[in-house]
Amino acid sequence: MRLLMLARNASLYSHRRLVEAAEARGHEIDVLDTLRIYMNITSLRPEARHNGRSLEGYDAVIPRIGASITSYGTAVVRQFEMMGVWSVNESVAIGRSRDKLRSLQLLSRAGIGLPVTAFAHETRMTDDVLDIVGGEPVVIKLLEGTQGVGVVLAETRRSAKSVIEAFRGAKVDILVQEFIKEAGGSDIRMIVVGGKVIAAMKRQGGDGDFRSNLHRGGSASKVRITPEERSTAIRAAKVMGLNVAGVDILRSNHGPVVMEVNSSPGLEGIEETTGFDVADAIIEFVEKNATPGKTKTKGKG
Ligand SMILES: Nc1ncnc2c1ncn2[C@@H]1O[C@H](COP(=O)(O)OP(=O)(O)OP(=O)(O)O)[C@@H](O)[C@H]1O
Ligand SMILES: [Mg+2]
Ligand SMILES: [Mg+2]
Repeated sequence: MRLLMLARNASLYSHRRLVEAAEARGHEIDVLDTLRIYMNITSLRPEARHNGRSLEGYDAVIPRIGASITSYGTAVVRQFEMMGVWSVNESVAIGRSRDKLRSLQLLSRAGIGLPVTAFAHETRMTDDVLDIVGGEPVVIKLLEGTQGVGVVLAETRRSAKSVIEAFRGAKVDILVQEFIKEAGGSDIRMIVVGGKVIAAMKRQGGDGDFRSNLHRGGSASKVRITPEERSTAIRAAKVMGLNVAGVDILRSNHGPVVMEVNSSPGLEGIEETTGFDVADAIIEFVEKNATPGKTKTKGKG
């Protein structure tokens, strides 16, 4: 097959591994910088171009769209969908998963376990917002934070209020969440491919940090997941409409709760920790499922 990976940086571990896996399976794969692709959206014959050349003849697209280019990146994926090219994750699903509020609403609607969460645009009713989630301690998150930056634990009402006010002063919406203390500063990342959990790891925050992000000095280890955790991850990926997803959960007293669902999960930590060839599983899924025009939304989203 002829595959196209959309990625800003071809030399990242995850991207190198996907190229290796595709080539090992006998496919041709190009990696193009998403931002260097431009599109003709005026004609009835949609076209995507790169360096003066029309991007035709691909059997599948593998989007690896970074959070900072979600809007342009999903437009590029949508263009390929309009051209009838199958994408491992569709533009609508990627967009959905990037919006934290939308994701949480969709997951809650499907009855999936979540930390009790409130969100607000302004600070007038902060006491009520804090009461909704059961009062302190609470976790306060910036909606557009990544890698643990903009995730704060507030132990008292006074500190919760000052964090919320500071965030508001910066003109950003905030999300307030019940603190899952019993998770003990760890979370579980499960990789779902085609409706199956293929790998899982436990991440533990470094040095008493309640945040388990590996970028913040956390460490990872193998973990056995429960059937309930497995089905939670599978259902979460399905609700988001993602064929490939990294689902993060916390082990709470009331069962697994989903924190987020990522559409371009990193492969380095999970492959190193589990020894499982995640890249190969993704390419195998592409191989079995890429069919021209077989996209759910056909670029209509
Ligand atoms: N409600 C909570 N209770 C306990 N720990 C939490 C809670 N929310 C987040 N954490 C911890 O903080 C870490 C970072 O939070 P989260 O994943 O929501 O933000 P982020 O990592 O900055 O976002 P992204 O993963 O999109 O980059 C989590 O991995 C988890 O360990
Ligand atoms: Mg996270
Ligand atoms: Mg995320």
